[in-house]
Formats: sequence, C-alpha cells, structure tokens
Amino acid sequence: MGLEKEVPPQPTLLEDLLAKAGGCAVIDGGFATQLETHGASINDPLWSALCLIKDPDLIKKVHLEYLEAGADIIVTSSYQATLPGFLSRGLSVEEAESLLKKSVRLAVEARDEFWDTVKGSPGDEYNRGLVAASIGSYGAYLADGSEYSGWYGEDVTLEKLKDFHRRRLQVLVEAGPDLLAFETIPNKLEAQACVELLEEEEIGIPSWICFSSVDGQNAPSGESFKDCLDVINKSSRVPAVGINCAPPQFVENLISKFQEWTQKLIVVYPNSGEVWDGRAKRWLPSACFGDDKFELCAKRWHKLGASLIGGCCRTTPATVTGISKALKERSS
Ligand SMILES: C[S+](C)CC[C@H](N)C(=O)O
Ligand SMILES: N[C@@H](CCS)C(=O)O
Ligand SMILES: [Zn+2]
Repeated sequence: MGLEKEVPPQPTLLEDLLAKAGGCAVIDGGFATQLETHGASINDPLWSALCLIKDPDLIKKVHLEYLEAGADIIVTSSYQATLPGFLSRGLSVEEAESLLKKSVRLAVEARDEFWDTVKGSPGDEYNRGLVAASIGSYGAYLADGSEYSGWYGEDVTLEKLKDFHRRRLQVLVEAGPDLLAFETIPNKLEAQACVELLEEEEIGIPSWICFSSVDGQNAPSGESFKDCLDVINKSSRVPAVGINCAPPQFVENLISKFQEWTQKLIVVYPNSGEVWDGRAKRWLPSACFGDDKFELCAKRWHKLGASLIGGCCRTTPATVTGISKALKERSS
C-alpha cells in the first residue's frame, strides 16, 4: 500500500472571496430599514421577518439593490425570524421552518440572478456574492431592545440560549447558505452559546459573531470584549468576529482593541449612528455618518485591520456604493 498523499485544505468560499476582493470584502447595508424605505411596515414583534410572510418579493428586491451597490456578501432576512416568533402568530412548525428556508432561498436566488447578469462583464467590477444567513440575538427575538442592553434576566441560562438557537440554526444551515452571521450579540453568555452550538451541531460552514456596543468600549452587558473574545478564540468554526449595529464613531477604537485580543478576521458593519429606542420602536436622531464619511472611514477601517466592512441599520445601498468604491480604489 502506497503512502496516502496529503491533500492540502481547500480555501473556503470566504477565503476565496477575500483573496479576490484584495483582502477586504464588502457586506451589504441595513436590511430591515431599507425594506422600510420601500414602504414596508415592520413595526411588529417580527420586525423585518414580517416581510417573509407579507412581501417576499421586496426582500429579493432589496438583496438585488445591495448586490448592484457592490456588496460581496448579502445577509438574509432571518434576523428576527424565529420558530417561537412565528408560532406565536399561529403558524405551524412546518410553515415556520419553511419561512426560515425561504429567507435563504430568496438571497441565493438574488445572488444567482445577479451573478448571471454581471459575470464576465467588462471591467470585472463584481465578485460572485456570498449569502450569510442572519441569526439575530435572543434579544432581537424578545423585541424589547435587549440586544442593546445585554440584560436577559436571571432565568436565561446557557442551555436556554442554546435551545433557543438550535433548531433555527439547523434549518438555516439545511437551506444552504455560504456563511452564518450571528448579529448584535450583547453578552458573553450568548457568544458562548453560539460557539458551543456550532461545535455540538458540527456546523461545516464558516460563521462570524458580531456584538453590538453602546459605550464603544464593552459589550452592552458591560462585560469586556476581551472576555467575550476569549470564548470565541477557542473555536475553529468562527473565522471572523466584530461589531454590528453600533454607532460608526466607535468602530476605529474597537478595531484596534479587537486586534489586540484576537487573531481572527475582523468584521465591522455599524449603523448610521442613529439610536434605537426599544420602547418607542423608533430611531432617534444622533450623530450620524453620511455616505461620504462611510466612504472615507472604510479605507481607514481596512488599514486598521478590518477584513469585512459594511453597514447596518439606516445605512442604504448608497452607503454600500461608497464603501465598495473606497475599497475597490484601494485595490486597483
Ligand atoms: C436591531 S433593532 C433596531 C431590531 C428591532 C428590535 N429587535 C425590535 O423588535 O424592537
Ligand atoms: N441584518 C439585520 C441586522 C439588524 S441589526 C438588518 O440589517 O436588518
Ligand atoms: Zn442594525
């Protein structure tokens, strides 16, 4: 018997995209808030997931807008789509699972249709996009603003958080996304639940885990990001960590800090700077970044060490056009 030849590991789709994108890929912008721009009414406990029931065509349209704007990665509409959330609206388990799958299918269809029209076009402006299945935090499901406080109450244990996330994670993965995007994680316990679940379920696609932040220093729970990252650093299933839906003013400092505390890729997609009032369910005006500021900052964030850059709530396709332009100029 001859010696087994060692097969070198194949680059993942994410590694491949990063190489093609010159080391920094563009993530899309605010999804739910762009649905609202088109008139969707999502002031509802299901928030953007309501559109999976009411207006799936609009979901696909928004994905296409972000691809057109230059997003290399589009994030699915499943942020606040959960089994208990759908069941509480009278849907059956089968219907709820089918809506979760639909969130991935709509993004995959948009990506495939867009790629069919642009691949091989002169100028080589676009990369084949990747689909990241959004997994919003437990706080997002609670719909009480706790993704920005990190306070879930005494009775929320590690096991309870894993139970909450497990079936949705399985269903989303079965639907065939390229990546998983854990979004607005506000505390260490939930980061640990995500890491343990990925291991227990032997998830084979890469994930990023992003935290929200309300003070620019710590996780919303007040726990240090160093402690939160220590939990994630142990996992080989999470190649990227970062920040989403925090004000853009916090990003520069947080990239530098994350660089000290992790070897993983750093992902940043801040919101516009407006602040979510979880009780009144509206965005309060605050120090905002315009699209031109995002364009300037994208270059700087990449120089500081971010490898995945986009926008979150209240950013738009125009924001992503700016980010994409900035990052593509850099690599040309
Ligand atoms: C990222 S926040 C603006 C999402 C909405 C929140 N989970 C709610 O339902 O109020
Ligand atoms: N992917 C979600 C995140 C909300 S914080 C969205 O953009 O709507
Ligand atoms: Zn957001």
